[in-house]
Amino acid sequence: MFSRRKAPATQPLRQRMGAEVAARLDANPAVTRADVTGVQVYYHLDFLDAAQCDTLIAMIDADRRPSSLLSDKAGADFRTSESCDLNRYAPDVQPIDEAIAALLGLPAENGETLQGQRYAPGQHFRAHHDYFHEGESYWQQMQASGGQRTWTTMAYLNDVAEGGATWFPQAGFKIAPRRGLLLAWNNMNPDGTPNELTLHEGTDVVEGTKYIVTKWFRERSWLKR
Ligand SMILES: O=C(O)CCC(=O)C(=O)O
Ligand SMILES: [Fe+2]
Repeated sequence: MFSRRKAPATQPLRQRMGAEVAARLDANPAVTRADVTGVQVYYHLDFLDAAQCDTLIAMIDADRRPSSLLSDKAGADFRTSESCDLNRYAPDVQPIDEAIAALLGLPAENGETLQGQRYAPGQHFRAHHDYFHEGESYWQQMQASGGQRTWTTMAYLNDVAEGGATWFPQAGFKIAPRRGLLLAWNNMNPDGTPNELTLHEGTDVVEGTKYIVTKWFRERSWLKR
């Protein structure tokens, strides 16, 4: 006997987050939609000012440790950068944290801890999806902490002399680090299923040091109540 194929689960929450955030960004004159087919990608050229960038860079330098990975399938060369968690209640972080959430119109509590990342020459984050692969062992735990990752926001804190671009090989999009620029993309398709075209890579820094902050938004609250 053939078993009936399970119908794909509809994801009304994720669908709404895709449509509502896109509408909000489309309506913001400071935000531009990137010319990318198949992925919702936006950028804000000067989201962070120089003082905010410098403060975050100093915080990353003070607290950096080797970056970690959720999946145990990748090797040691997959993500070679350094990272740090930026406390959302720290006086220098909270306004930035809240401004990112307000830009997208998402509850700040859906945002994971803002993560600082530093790449020295030769360091990179190989091609990956930010969304959780729902077949992997970590998914149960992620379900309990707000569910799937929907939107990613990433801000570049400095210009990099050479290398360090963020590259979406399947969507055919590449963007070079630029101080203060915030990039935002939806990791989901319009129907709320994970969008494979969001595969992206932090390419090797060749000269200089690259500093960024990343915030991933969950479909529900990430903060424990
Ligand atoms: O460094 C980059 O350009 C990409 C970083 C990234 O993909 C991430 O933080 O999830
Ligand atoms: Fe990523």
